[in-house]
This record gives sequence, structure tokens and C-alpha cells, in this order.
Amino acid sequence: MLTVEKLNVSYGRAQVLFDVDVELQAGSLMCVMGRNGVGKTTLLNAVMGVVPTGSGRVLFEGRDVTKTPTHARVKAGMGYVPQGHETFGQLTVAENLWVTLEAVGGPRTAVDEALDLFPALRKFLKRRAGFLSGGQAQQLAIAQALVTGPKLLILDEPTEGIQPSIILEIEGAIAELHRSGLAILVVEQYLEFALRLADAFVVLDAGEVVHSGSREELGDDRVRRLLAV
Ligand SMILES: Nc1ncnc2c1ncn2[C@@H]1O[C@H](COP(=O)(O)OP(=O)(O)OP(=O)(O)O)[C@@H](O)[C@H]1O
Repeated sequence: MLTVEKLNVSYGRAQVLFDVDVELQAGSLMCVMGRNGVGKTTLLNAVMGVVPTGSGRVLFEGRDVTKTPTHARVKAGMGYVPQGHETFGQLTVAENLWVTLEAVGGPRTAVDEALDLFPALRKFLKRRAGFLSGGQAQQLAIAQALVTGPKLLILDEPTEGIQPSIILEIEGAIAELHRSGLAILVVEQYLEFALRLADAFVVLDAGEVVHSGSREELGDDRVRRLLAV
């Protein structure tokens, strides 16, 4: 479904990703792990076209999207929830969802479906997004990405800075999306969350892939050892 081939990314003269290969199968939930600053966010941003790539290719459903603008990748079915759960703070929760729907021209039922996954948001439909807690804003950011009708959902640290009770709600929603067959690529440093959810892993170190494979290929003990670093 998503293939990253020999991807190299630099910021000015500083190279951050080196020949990165990733293969995400349809229906898989793949977790990208690694210490701070190894290039995880850069990888997601490059997959979405938010940062330019030096060399290498990104293929989505077999189509080369390396030069495709981000908005066209979203329309093609790549939903993205960047780090920091950014929403339109001045708009209400409902307006955030409708504005996103308008931008992609999806079916109106997409808003209800996204809210079904995060029922807690229904209580806040008229609240400005800027007044939500971090956890609620993260739920709204994921709901917004779902409204775009993704075939692949890309999430950057969905649990970062979020209170434990809402982490469980977010984990439940992601597990449900995975069960429904959606392909998911997630950067996540919270080991237990990753171990409970993912069926495939990529471990980055200093911009290189040092381990990758399915849970069966790597084995649970090895995954735990690799990810605990
Ligand atoms: N816009 C930028 N301009 C210059 N350097 C950057 C930029 N964004 C990231 N970097 C650098 O690139 C490297 C990789 O950063 P990146 O955010 O991709 O790592 P990360 O693994 O996601 O880290 P974290 O877990 O802290 O979010 C770091 O050294 C970072 O300082």
C-alpha cells in the first residue's frame, strides 16, 4: 500500500534520512520507533510531501507520489495527523470537521462516522477548538483526518502529552480503525501502546532503518528489546 524506497532527506546541508526503505502492507498497523531526533517526524513529513525529498521514491497504492503536492496526496487517500494536534482554534469542533469535509469534497456521512469513533467530541461540538484539552484536540485532529476518507492514516505521536484516560480512548479508536481494515502508519514512543497495537515495526537510528519487519518476523521479545532502547 505504501512503499518508501531509498529515501534521502536533508535540511540544508544536514542530511537527516539515509536510504530509508519502508513497506507497509494493506490493513497493517506499522509503528515507527526510535529515540528523539532520529528522523521519525521527517519520515512522515516526507511521505506526505510536507518536506521535500532529495532522492528516493514514495509510492502509494503503486503510484509514484514523490512529486505530488500534499493536498493531492490527502485527496488520493493519505490522511495525516501531524505532531501537536493542530486544529483551527477559532472554529468550533463542528466547524473544524465541516471545513475539512468541504476541502476534500467527501460525503456528509463522514463527519458522523468520525464522531462515532470519538463520541466524547459530540459534547463539545459548539466549543471552539482552541478551548479543548490536549486529549480532546488530539481526538478532533484524528477525526478531521478521518473525514478526508483516508485509505492510509498517518499519525505522529498521538499520545504525546495526553492524559492516560484519553490515551485509552485514542488507543481504542485506533484499534477499531485497524480492525476495520484501515492501513495505519504511526510514530509512537510509548512502548506499551505500540506493543499492544502494531503488527509491524520500523526502528530508526540516526536517520537509518536499523530494524524492520512484521511482529511475527521480529518476535515479541525481540521487538520489546529493540523498542526499549
Ligand atoms: N525544519 C527543520 N530544519 C532543520 N533541521 C530540522 C528540521 N526539522 C527537524 N530537524 C532536525 O532533523 C533531525 C530529525 O528530526 P525529527 O523531528 O524528524 O526527529 P524525530 O525522531 O521525529 O524526533 P522527536 O521524537 O523529537 O520528534 C533532528 O536533528 C532535528 O533537529
